[in-house]
Amino acid sequence: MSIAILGDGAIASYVRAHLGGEISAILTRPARQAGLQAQTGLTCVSAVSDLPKRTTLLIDCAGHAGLAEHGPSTLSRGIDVLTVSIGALADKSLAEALTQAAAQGGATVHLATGAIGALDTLRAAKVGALRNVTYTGRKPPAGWQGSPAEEVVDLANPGAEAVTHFKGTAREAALRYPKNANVAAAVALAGLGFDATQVELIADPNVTGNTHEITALGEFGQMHFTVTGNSLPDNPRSSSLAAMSVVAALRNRKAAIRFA
Ligand SMILES: NC(=O)C1=CN([C@@H]2O[C@H](COP(=O)(O)OP(=O)(O)OC[C@H]3O[C@@H](n4cnc5c(N)ncnc54)[C@H](OP(=O)(O)O)[C@@H]3O)[C@@H](O)[C@H]2O)C=CC1
Ligand SMILES: O=C([O-])CC(=O)C(=O)O
Repeated sequence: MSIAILGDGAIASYVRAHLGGEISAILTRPARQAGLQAQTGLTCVSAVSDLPKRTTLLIDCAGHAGLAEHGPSTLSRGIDVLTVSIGALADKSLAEALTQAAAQGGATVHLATGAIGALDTLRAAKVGALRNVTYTGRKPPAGWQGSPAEEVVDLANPGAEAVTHFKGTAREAALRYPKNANVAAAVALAGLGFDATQVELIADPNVTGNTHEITALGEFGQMHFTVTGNSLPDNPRSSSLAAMSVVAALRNRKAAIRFA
């Protein structure tokens, strides 16, 4: 299996550092290709068609725009995609394009569990009647920089109180907060779907970590899950667990005995 990675930001850097020699190529923007190749010694390309011929997996750590730009052409070439950009699937036309390209190439889109957990519980609970799923995301103000939270909260001078800056469905959250609500999308896809999953997003000056909370109720019983993640040093928006989940997914793919 030869692996390429899309993106060179906080998550991609962590993944490369922890997968050592397993990554053989980087898909990046044309302007960054030469510099990144000199810096990393890896094959750096800016088009899927230029990836090494033996590539079987592309790890997408580039966000929604990166997945939209490169996902369909990767899949139609028969290359699997492992993505953290799960919220991009809230865009129905992109989800359809990825589905068609995957069918054409005989490839699969694998969703990394990302910065949240308990998705296995939701997926199993969905087999029985699942009645109610809510997700609440709470980050320090700096974790919402560059998002629509800026229209509601002065993130540089947030005051003392936590502020809810979004309430709505997982689809709206994923589309409006492409860098912050991928976990909401993951909860939706594991459980009740984008339009029936309720989401609340909060900027809270009293917390230091990124807290993701799920409540669910159904025939299975009830669930309450919380994780407070440390952000990556290079990006206060992104939890280190998101990058760790990519490394874990790769390890799982290679294991003889693994979680389904
Ligand atoms: N599932 C989950 O739980 C989580 C998912 N995420 C998702 O992961 C994404 C990446 O996070 P993070 O690494 O922290 O973000 P960064 O901003 O640190 O890195 C993003 C990287 O992707 C590159 N990139 C963006 N668009 C393209 C493109 N079209 N082609 C090639 N490269 C591209 C950027 O390049 P450049 O600098 O040139 O723009 C940059 O190298 C987030 O935007 C978010 O959508 C994040 C956290 C958790
Ligand atoms: O990393 C996190 O804590 C969550 C995040 O940004 C996302 O879901 O996009």
